[in-house]
Amino acid sequence: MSAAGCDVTSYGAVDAGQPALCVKELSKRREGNADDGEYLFYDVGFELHEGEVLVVRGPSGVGKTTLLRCIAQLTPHEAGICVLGGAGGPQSPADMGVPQWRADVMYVPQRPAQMPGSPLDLVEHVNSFAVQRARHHYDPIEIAEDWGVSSDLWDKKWAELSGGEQQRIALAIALSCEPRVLLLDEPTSALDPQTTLLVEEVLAARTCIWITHDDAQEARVATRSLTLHTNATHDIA
Ligand SMILES: Nc1ncnc2c1ncn2[C@@H]1O[C@H](COP(=O)(O)OP(=O)(O)OP(=O)(O)O)[C@@H](O)[C@H]1O
Repeated sequence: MSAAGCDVTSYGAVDAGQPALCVKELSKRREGNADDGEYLFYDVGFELHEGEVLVVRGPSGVGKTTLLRCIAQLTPHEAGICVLGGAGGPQSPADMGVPQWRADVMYVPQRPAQMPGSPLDLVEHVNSFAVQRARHHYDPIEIAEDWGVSSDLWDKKWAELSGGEQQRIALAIALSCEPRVLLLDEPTSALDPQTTLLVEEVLAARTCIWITHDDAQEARVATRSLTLHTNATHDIA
């Protein structure tokens, strides 16, 4: 089933307003495999409540990024549904439309793609989307300044910024859009330990799914953990 084909009525366990995000029976085959091909992950399911941080662990190549991209509706999956809770009742990507879903459940890549232009160009581009025009935005420059990023960097080309500057700026832009759930792909991998703690302080108050390879970071931020294994099984604790 494609993400757009998720049937919210089949997910009877979701109560209006709670939990923030439900993922049920999400399955994805390895790229290029036919329908009977090997699974990357199978039957992944969890509920994420407001303010929870679900840390995703697992060896390189096991499918962590792909899982987040499936939840964000950036990569199609074979089966399963994702549903957001809220005052208006549970809503699937099909109910709210994929652009709105991606604004509410925002994937932040480990490194921003090498885009032409500057971070300010990206802010302008994001703000031009119809779904973003209707939302309240915080100032991403202020958010990043708290993490030691000078405002002078925002009109430089992405390619002229260090990995850590790119990472903090991309995170600040995502946070400024106030998504309901953040999908974070190793968000501090390019940062020094002190800056990592500053970023964790801000992010850990959010509803997040957070990929990390760092045991100490998991201990600091996780309220729950999902471990993917190479045989497509998983544990959730
Ligand atoms: N759209 C896709 N569909 C199916 N498989 C994919 C897709 N994109 C990537 N893959 C494959 O899925 C596997 C897992 O990749 P992924 O990037 O999700 O792993 P990861 O656990 O995040 O790895 P790392 O820790 O190294 O970042 C890789 O073999 C990759 O080639």
